[in-house]
Amino acid sequence: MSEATSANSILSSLLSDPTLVASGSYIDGQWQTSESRFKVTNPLNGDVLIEVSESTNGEDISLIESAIAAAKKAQPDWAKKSSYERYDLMMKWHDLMLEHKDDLATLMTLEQGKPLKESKGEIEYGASYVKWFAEEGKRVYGDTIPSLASHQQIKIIKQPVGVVAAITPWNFPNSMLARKIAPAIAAGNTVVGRPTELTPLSALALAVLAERAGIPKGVINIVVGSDSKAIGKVLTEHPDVDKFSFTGSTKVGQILMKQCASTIKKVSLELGGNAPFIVFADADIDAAVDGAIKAKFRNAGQTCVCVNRFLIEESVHDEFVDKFVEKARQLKVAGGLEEGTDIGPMIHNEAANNIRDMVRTAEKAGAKRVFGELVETNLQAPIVLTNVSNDMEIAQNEIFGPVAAIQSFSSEQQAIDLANDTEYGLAAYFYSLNINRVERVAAGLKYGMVGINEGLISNAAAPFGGVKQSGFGREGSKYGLDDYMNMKYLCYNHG
Ligand SMILES: NC(=O)C1=CN([C@@H]2O[C@H](COP(=O)(O)OP(=O)(O)OC[C@H]3O[C@@H](n4cnc5c(N)ncnc54)[C@H](O)[C@@H]3O)[C@@H](O)[C@H]2O)C=CC1
Ligand SMILES: O=C(O)[C@H](O)CS(=O)(=O)O
Repeated sequence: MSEATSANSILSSLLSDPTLVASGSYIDGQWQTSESRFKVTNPLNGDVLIEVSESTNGEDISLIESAIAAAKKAQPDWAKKSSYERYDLMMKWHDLMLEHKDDLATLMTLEQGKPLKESKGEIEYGASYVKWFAEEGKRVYGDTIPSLASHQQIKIIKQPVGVVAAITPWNFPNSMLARKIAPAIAAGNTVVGRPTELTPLSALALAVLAERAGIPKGVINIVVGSDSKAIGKVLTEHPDVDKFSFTGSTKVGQILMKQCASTIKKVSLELGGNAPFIVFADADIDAAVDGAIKAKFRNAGQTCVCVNRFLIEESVHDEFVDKFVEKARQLKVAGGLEEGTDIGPMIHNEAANNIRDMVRTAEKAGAKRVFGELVETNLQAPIVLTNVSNDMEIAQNEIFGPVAAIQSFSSEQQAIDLANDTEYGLAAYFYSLNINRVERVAAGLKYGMVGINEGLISNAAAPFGGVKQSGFGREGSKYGLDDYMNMKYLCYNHG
C-alpha cells in the first residue's frame, strides 16, 4: 500500500478512496517524503488542497538520481517478461483506473479546474492509451530481408530503448502521462515521470494504482517538485536516461531538446499549436458550428489542439458568427464540480491575465469583440472577436484560452495560405462537403493532424503529433511504439 498521507479535509471529504491521494515521490516502489514541500491549489478559489514533498530542493538531486537508478535496475527483468505478462499487468492498471474514475476525475477537477464531465472523459482517454499499448506490445514484429549476397541473411529486431524520462503539462494531467508511460512499458522500458508542480495529484494517483495493479517496483517512478528546471536538467542530461519525452510549450521543448543533446537521447516532443478552423461556403454550417464549439472551448480552450484561428469564407461569415455566438452564449461558466459546467476556471490568474492582454491588444489592432466580457478572475467566459487579421499577435501566438479569433477569406488557396502562415503545425480543421476540395485542402495543410468535418480528433488509435515547431514523434496508434524502441539489424553469414 502506498504511504499516501491522509488527504486533507477538502480532499478526503470529496473522495470515496482518499488513499488515492499521495503527497510525495514514488521511487522504486517506495513513497518518499521530504522536509521541503510545495502547495497544490484549486484554480477556482486558490484554496490549498494539499502540500506535497519536493523531490529536490534545487541542490540535492539524489532522489531524482535514485529514481533513474531504480528504473535502470528494474528494466532488464521487465523487458524479460513476455508481452503477454506485461499485457496482464497493464490491463489490471487500466481496470483500476476505470474502477476509480470518479475519484480520479474529482481529484483532477480540484487541481486543474476542468469540468467534471471532461475530467471523467480524460480518465477514460488516459486508460484507453494503457489498453491500446498493452495490446500493441504483443505486436512488436521484426523483419527478414533478402540479402544481395547469397551467403547472408538479414534480420531486423526491435528492442526497448531502456530508461525513459517524461515531463508533462497541467492541461491533461492524467492522459499526457498515461500516453507516455503506456507505450514505454509495453515495449519493455521503465519510466521516470515528472508531472508539472501545478497538477501532480493525478500523476501520483496513477502511481498508487500501478502499485495496486502489481506493476513491479522501479518500472514506473514519479518524481514531483516545484523546481522544474533542476529536475528537467537531471532527466535530460543523465547518461542512464535513454529516451526523453516531453509535452508542453515549444519554448520549453527547445530548452529540453538542447539539454538532451549532451547525451544524444532519443527525443519525442509534443509542443504548442496554432490550429486553424476553416469553414467553406459549401460546408454544413450547423455541423461546423457544433464542431467549432467543441474544438474551441474544450478545457476552457487550454489544449494544444484547440482552435486558435477561425477562417470563414466571406459568403457564410455572418451566418457562422451569429450561430457560433448563440451556442457560445449557452455555455455554463462555473466551478468544475458544479452540475452542468461547460467551462471551468483557467489554470491560474497569470494565464487569465495573458488572455485578457491578448484580447485588448487585438482590439487595439482592429479586432471587434462581438461577444463576451473580460473579467478580473480566472473564470473567463467565451470571448468572440471578428475582423481579426493573420498578422495580429492573437493569430500568430497560441491563445490557450476561451477566445475565438475570427477572420474571413475569399478563395480556397487564400484559406490554405492563411492556415499555413504559422510556425506551428500540430492540428488543423476544415469543413467542406465538396469531395475534390476536401482532397486538395487535406493535402495542402502543413499539419500533423487534420480534422475534416470533425472537431474532436484525439484518440489512442491515431498518431497524435505535429510538424514544424509543434514537435516530432507520434503518440498513440500502431506507430506509437516506435518512439520507445530501437531497431537492430542482424546480418547472418550462413556460408
Ligand atoms: N502538443 C501537445 O500535445 C501539448 C502542448 N502543450 C503546450 O504547452 C503549453 C501549456 O502548457 P504548460 O504546462 O504551460 O507548458 P510548459 O512548457 O510551461 O510546461 C510543461 C512542463 O514543462 C515543465 N517545465 C517548464 N520549464 C521547464 C524547464 N526549463 N525545464 C524542465 N521542465 C520545465 C513544466 O513544469 C511542465 O511540467 C502550451 O503552449 C500548449 O500548447 C500542452 C499540452 C499538450
Ligand atoms: O495536451 C493537449 O492539448 C492534448 O494533447 C490534447 S488531446 O490529446 O487531449 O486532444
